[in-house]
Amino acid sequence: MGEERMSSNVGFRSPEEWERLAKERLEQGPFEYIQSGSGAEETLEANLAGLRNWKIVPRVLRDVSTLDVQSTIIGVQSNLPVALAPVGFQTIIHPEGELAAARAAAAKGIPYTVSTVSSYSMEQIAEVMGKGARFFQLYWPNDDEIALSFVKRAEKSGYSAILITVDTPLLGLREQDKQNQYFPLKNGHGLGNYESDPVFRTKANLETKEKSEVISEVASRLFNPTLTWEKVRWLRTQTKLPIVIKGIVHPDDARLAVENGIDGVVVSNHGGRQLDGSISSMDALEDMVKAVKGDIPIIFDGGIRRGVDIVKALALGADSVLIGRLYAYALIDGQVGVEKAITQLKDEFQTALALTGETKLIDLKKTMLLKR
Ligand SMILES: Cc1cc2nc3c(=O)[nH]c(=O)nc-3n(C[C@H](O)[C@H](O)[C@H](O)COP(=O)(O)O)c2cc1C
Ligand SMILES: O=C(O)C(=O)c1ccccc1
Repeated sequence: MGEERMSSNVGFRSPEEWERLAKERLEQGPFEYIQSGSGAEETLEANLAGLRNWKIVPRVLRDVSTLDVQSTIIGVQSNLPVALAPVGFQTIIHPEGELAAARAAAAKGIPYTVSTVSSYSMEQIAEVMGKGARFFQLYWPNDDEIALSFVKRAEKSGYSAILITVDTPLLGLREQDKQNQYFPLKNGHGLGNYESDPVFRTKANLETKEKSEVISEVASRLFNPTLTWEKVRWLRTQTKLPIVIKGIVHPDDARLAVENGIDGVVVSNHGGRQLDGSISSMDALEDMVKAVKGDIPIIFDGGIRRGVDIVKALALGADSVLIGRLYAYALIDGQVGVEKAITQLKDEFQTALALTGETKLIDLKKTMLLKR
């Protein structure tokens, strides 16, 4: 680790520096779209504070010379207990968008999650990833045939799991975006999966439509406020892929996920972008762990910025984490930027693990944390 560490200091950028650079290089609309949360941004801030308020009580003299951070995330191998979260519209950050971020994930050996509103199609992204592990995130449209079409395409193009995002029956109110009058879909981003979908194309009569009409057709189908567990159970019968529910913080919902045959949960409040005033991810994690630990994998997201945050989330019982904004900002430098951010996070995580006095992920326990 020593030599690699010295050389990787060239061009070092902290998470705050990536954010600062993104702010400098992007227009206000796109930058604030990424950065902001909903409402008064209490939950956005709470995610960071929730992590900050847990402190590690490290142990010493335990031979931490050899570390093992290899992980399995929903059945796929990963070089870290980390996957890239679904982040829509990545061409607002860099012209290569999802292609660049997905290549970086594949090169670094961690899974990439393709958003329903990716600017490139899931097939295009799969192609650049080769054997790289990938998940598909489903925003269940208000049309089940389109939903099923997305899932079948994901099966065919080598995706290993479907993450259904359930905290978005409708979009949270983001004040910055309203002030900026900015919404990426309106500018033609995030159409990759819809424009290429045969079922949607037929239903929306796409051959005869202008871009602005295509955008309206997508916008009118994108979210589905009628969704219930019944539909999830139906999808369970339609695919052999593991199904993960993303965006729950209530232990009763975690139990329902298990009872409905779901293969994993993502404890998440959408990075503070949906219900402002909802519990921070880290505060939710404890009870979620009590509810389903050992039954199904628990993935955590919200506020992960440094390696030590991963140590805390795993110690509290998460099996792995997703990162969102951390890599989204680094995408201003394309594939190279995202690779750099992942390398840095790995270095930080290994350092934090060793300095905590541990060498293996399974040894991270709640007893090494104190809430302050
Ligand atoms: C710009 C942006 C776009 C996002 N798009 C999606 C999306 O398309 N689907 C989804 O399930 N979550 C989406 N999310 C939420 C992330 O998957 C993740 O839950 C969140 O970013 C985690 O918090 P963090 O940014 O603090 O790491 C988005 C988040 C951001 C910041
Ligand atoms: O910005 C988001 O968080 C997000 O997930 C989304 C997805 C589709 C349309 C608008 C926002």
